[in-house]
Amino acid sequence: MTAPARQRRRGPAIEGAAARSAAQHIVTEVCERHQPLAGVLEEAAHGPLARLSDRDQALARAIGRVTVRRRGDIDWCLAQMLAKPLPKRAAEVRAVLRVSAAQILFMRQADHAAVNVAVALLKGEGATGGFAGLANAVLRRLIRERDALLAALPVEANTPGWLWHRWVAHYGAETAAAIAAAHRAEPGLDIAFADPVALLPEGGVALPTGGARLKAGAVTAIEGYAEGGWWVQDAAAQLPVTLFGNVAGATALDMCAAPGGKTMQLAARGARVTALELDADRAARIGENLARTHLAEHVRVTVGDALAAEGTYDAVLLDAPCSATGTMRRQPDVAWSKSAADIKALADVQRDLLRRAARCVAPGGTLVFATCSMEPEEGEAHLPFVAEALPELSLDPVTEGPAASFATPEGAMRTLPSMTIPGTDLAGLDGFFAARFRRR
Ligand SMILES: C[S@@+](CC[C@H](N)C(=O)[O-])C[C@H]1O[C@@H](n2cnc3c(N)ncnc32)[C@H](O)[C@@H]1O
Repeated sequence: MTAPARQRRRGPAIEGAAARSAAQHIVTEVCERHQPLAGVLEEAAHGPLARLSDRDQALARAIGRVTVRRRGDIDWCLAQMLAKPLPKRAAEVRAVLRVSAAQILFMRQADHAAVNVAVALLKGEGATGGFAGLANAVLRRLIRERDALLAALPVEANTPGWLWHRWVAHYGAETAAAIAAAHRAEPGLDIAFADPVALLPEGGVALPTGGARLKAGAVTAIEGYAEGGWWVQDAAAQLPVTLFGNVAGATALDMCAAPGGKTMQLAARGARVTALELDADRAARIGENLARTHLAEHVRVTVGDALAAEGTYDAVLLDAPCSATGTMRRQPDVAWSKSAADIKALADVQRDLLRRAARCVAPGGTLVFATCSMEPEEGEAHLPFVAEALPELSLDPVTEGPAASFATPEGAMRTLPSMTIPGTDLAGLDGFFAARFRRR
């Protein structure tokens, strides 16, 4: 990843320019070059962000995250200001406008700094200079008309049309609107504990899964992280493992294991776990996480293809690769990087993995299938497939434990970002599907 071009050519002269320029770089990588936000932020820490003060780094990250989170809303507002869309090749101009609009519309800070930096970034050498006047006019109008624009913002503006129409068809217009609204908010920080009787960190709220929700912040600075007392895991992602019930002493296969959140849950509950992962780099992350949480002695990490998984186990977890549309609160770029064709292809892979998973469950053992997707093809639609193609498995309806609050009429579990966590006033959790099967 290279440093932002403009920043290389001239040093920043306006206060906050370096942070805003770094944010523009993050947004270009994600929105124009289709790189995942989490990876771009990680790489930028060793690139454009490394040259900034801590304060500017935090500002650049915040602007980058807000811009990606509100990309659809920003583009809708900008479209009201532009007589015609920017040419496709004007990637740098688009990134500058999006980053500046994010600050003006959603961060309510230093409006004029946002405009001045945008104009300075576009002006001068290079092909973007001709757009500086346009940017100046558009952004100043955005400041003037901000309140009216935000009041008129359609609920679906922040969701790509194809996803919006799917959610309306499957969940109804009201729930689709609530999901879209939940995606606009920055999520809290959910954690799971290595020690089941761990104390709640200060300011945390207990989750029904045994984990906790904290205020979002720098993870590594929160008490107990360095000691390996907990790991970050969304409240919904903590539910599938609870479907196994008591796994103390059981053999468990986690077929698609990285980065290891559910492997750690199984190990912390006393299972002897084989953690299988196709991607060697991601498998290494499981090892790091297990070492930090002192759970490594309960787990054998193996790099390999789950489609060729061998052996039989008391508990098999298939947390399958999926479109991840349920994680859009945490990974807002997912909305724009996936297509309907991806969902179809992933659902096919999930069925192949289910076939293999069924072979790995010992007679009387349990298979839990899960996806962090809101798309029915990657969840509910697998139930009739299993009933027909895998008669050795019988659905074991979700009736007890923390997942029971999210039970579906068919006996599976479904969470959505628009839901509230029962027993708490905590709003929002990832969209997850899970189903439990017993092997005859
Ligand atoms: C949804 S993520 C798993 C998350 C993990 N269970 C956790 O809780 O941290 C899916 C994982 O499956 C891996 N994967 C994809 N295809 C696979 C395959 N054929 N065999 C094994 N792992 C696979 C991906 O690399 C990815 O790490």
